[in-house]
Amino acid sequence: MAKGGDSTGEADINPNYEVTKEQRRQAFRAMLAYARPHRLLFAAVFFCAIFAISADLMQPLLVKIAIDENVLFGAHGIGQLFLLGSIYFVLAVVSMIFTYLQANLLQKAGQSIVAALRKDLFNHISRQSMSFFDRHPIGSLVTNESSDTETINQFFTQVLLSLVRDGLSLIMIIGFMFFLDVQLALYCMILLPLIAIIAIAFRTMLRSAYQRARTQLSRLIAFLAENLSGMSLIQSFHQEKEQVSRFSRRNERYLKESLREVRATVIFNRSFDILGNVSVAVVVWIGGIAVFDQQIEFGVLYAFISYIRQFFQPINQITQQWNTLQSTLVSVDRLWRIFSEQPDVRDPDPETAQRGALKRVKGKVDFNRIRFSYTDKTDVLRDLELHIEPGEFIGIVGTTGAGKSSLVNLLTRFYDVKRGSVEIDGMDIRRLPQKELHRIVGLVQQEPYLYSGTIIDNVRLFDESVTRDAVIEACRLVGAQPMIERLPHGYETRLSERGSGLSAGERQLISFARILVYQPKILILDEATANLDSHTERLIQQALNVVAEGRTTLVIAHRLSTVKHADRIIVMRNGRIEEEGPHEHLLELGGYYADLYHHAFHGRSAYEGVGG
Ligand SMILES: Nc1ncnc2c1ncn2[C@@H]1O[C@H](COP(=O)(O)OP(=O)(O)OP(=O)(O)O)[C@@H](O)[C@H]1O
Repeated sequence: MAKGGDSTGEADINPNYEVTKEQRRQAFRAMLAYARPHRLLFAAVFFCAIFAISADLMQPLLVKIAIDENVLFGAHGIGQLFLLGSIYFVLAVVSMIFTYLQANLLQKAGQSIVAALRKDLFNHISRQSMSFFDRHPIGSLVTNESSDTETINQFFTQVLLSLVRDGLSLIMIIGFMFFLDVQLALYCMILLPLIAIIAIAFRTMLRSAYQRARTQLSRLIAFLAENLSGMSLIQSFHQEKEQVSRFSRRNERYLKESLREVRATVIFNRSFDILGNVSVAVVVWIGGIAVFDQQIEFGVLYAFISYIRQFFQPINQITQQWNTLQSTLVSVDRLWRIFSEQPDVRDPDPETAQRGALKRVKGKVDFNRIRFSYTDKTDVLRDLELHIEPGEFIGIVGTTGAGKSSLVNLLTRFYDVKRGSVEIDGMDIRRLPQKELHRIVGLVQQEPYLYSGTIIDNVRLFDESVTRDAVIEACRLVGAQPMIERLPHGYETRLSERGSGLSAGERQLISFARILVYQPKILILDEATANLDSHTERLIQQALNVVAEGRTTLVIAHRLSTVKHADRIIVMRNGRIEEEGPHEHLLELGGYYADLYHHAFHGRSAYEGVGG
């Protein structure tokens, strides 16, 4: 059986792996392609931002007019002051409305982009071959689907917004300053190099603090994902304390790095505040002298002070997006790596594909001198030759790691052979569309996977075209009906994730019913290794006889009793077929199978040396 998903995932989700500039550019381009369908929305956001900012920035100008033309000289009287006040109020309302619209439209665009991205990613992952899941631990794929896509949402809703809104504000503030007084504006521009120096100095610090925190978070998530799925094992070995302390260590490392990151951000922000206050003081000083010398009006000084205060806000906002931009780069890289993976097992070219096999297939199976390995290093199956007639019942036995699951995995094309071929009715399975192949070959896994949903949903795998009656009939035939009727809501009982409310035997019965619903011509059964009580074992055996009827059946047996009556038993050892034949014949041979059999039935467990 495939043994993927057991690494910690740290290597995979560590954001520090190398990515070339060209790869990053391609990845970014691919991501921006998701924004293209929403360009009208982005254009609307842009205009809303212009209106909102203009309304905001006009307010100090109004106050300047009020001070210079009314308050100081008493000209135009109360009437104009009232008018200016009203315009001020209208501008505030306009700014609020456009800011609201801008935020809404942007969220709509961002969320739509991410919804599309998530869907494509899920679709892409579901099309991958099993080797993909060997390489990518589940924890890291969950991170890809959830937080990486969310980070990209933040890129569109925060980083892009900030670049547009704050960039525009900055340009407009500078414009207004020069409009009011060129000399004072030039003095203020001296600040720009200072700001640049602070930003560059902190950039490196923030980036490394950010990356360290993110690496620790990824490790924490991977650890959590792995432990939650293996909780029963942890509890049965009483490893809770050890795992809690390992978790605490990771948690503390993450806490430490996050605090460091927060400290760096706070220092950075406060430096900007200090710079802002010093600038105000300088403007008051230089501007105050200019007012005394009557070179500028007092209102101009007031407006300048307002603008210089506002000047730092957008700069601060833009630089604060640095972290989000960093995480976007990491997320884009990771998503791009996943998107650029192609399934190892692919469908045949439409011209060479064998179609329509489903209707006429009889169920003959040939493994022709196959060689197979998961990694290129060691062969798991070597020059294996096996020919199975339609309707034959084949038992596969052998020690653990002998290659039994690997052999049947080749028939479902979870993996492809490295050499030789697997044929069904004389057709190389690589020439069959996978959709058709999976209707021809049905699989009941060692631990049948059940989804959260009703019993009905689980038998028909959410396929509405299969009627409720067909599901009930299938359950009746495999003998699952009494067990289902005992459940609180019968066929409508909702199973929890992985069917944890059912016993191993009950889960197997449900997966047998699936087989009857889908009627594959070839059936593979990886027998559960769990100890079943004799009643359940009998139920399973009867159900197996029902589903095997009229099908070519391959059963990986961990209990020799399951395959004692098989037409032929294949005994595997070290990736090869050691012996084959019916039970009696193999016993007479007095070889490896006979040894296994005697071990199993003379005081020792039937599993030992036989399969699990
Ligand atoms: N996904 C995988 N990646 C790498 N090696 C694997 C993978 N799955 C199995 N192997 C290796 O291939 C060999 C054959 O494994 P396989 O699962 O086919 O044996 P098996 O006879 O079915 O054993 P068991 O009865 O324990 O399930 C073993 O050495 C195993 O470690």
